Amino acid sequence: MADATIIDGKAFAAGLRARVAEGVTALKASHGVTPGLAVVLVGEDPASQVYVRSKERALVELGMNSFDHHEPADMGEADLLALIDRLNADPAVHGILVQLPLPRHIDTQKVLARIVPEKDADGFHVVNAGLLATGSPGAIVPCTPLGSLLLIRDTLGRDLKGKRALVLGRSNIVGKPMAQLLLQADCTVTIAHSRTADLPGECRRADILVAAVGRPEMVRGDWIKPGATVIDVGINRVPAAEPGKTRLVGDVAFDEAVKVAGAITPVPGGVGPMTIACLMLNTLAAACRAAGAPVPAEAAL
Ligand SMILES: Nc1nc2c(c(=O)[nH]1)N[C@@H](CN(C=O)c1ccc(C(=O)N[C@@H](CCC(=O)O)C(=O)O)cc1)CN2
Repeated sequence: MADATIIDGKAFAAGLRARVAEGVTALKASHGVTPGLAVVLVGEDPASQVYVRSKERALVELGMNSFDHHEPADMGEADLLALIDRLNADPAVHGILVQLPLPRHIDTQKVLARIVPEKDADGFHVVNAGLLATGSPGAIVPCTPLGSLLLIRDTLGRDLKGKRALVLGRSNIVGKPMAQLLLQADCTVTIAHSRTADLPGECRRADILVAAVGRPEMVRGDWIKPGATVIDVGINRVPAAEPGKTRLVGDVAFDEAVKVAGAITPVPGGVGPMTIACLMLNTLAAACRAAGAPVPAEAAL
């Protein structure tokens, strides 16, 4: 059997960003509105700093406003909530992004709940989770699952009816919304996790396998149904062969899986780039809703 098609998330994300840039130009022309995202980073976590810089750069490249709030690691929870209140009230801010993880002394759920749902660019607020779960219009969908769905549709087409989908991982920000999206697309969805009996057997039944557990190369080649579409959400840094160096791997053992799957996302260069592209899309969509302009179809689902 031929090796799987490699799903090029980097190329798809570049195309999506170009479409967002066009949408930004159109919104400026039609309504005189420049979409703006407030990017809130608390502390100096090195990976978070890299992601936040990439988000701020993307906003500017796509013609949007980036309102940067880089706060010290010892910022108090009350001060962070007060900042969110100010951003909620600022009409130039259409979206608010609080980079995760937050320092341990801050209650993440409390902070995410303080963002008004219509500015929740990450789609983490319980109101947006509820809108998604009930299939209601206007839900802001979390960026990584949204990006994964766009890649699945690009690979298999929009009609996913009747496909067996397995989501490995049950986090609020990836696993659960991913399962909701696939369910809405008429897939038969299983959510598996660390306590699932016969995990390899469950995976082997899936036409679409989304791995989001954060365990390096946990999904082996013989867990995959021949021809399945494999979406690897994991981004795990592990020691490289060269002493002192590291490399990125996903939750799927790529070299084994590529021989069995029909299509597979690599790590890096698969789902990761879609996360930031979808944040740009969600920001544009939030600005469109605020202005009473049509929302881009890719965000409206
Ligand atoms: N508020 C949020 N916090 C976090 C999110 C999120 O969606 N919202 N997701 C992750 C981090 N993240 C964005 O914030 C993110 C992770 C990875 C990538 C990416 O493009 N990865 C590359 C590899 C990058 C590398 O070399 O390290 C890839 O997979 O190709 C983008 C964004 C946690 N926090």
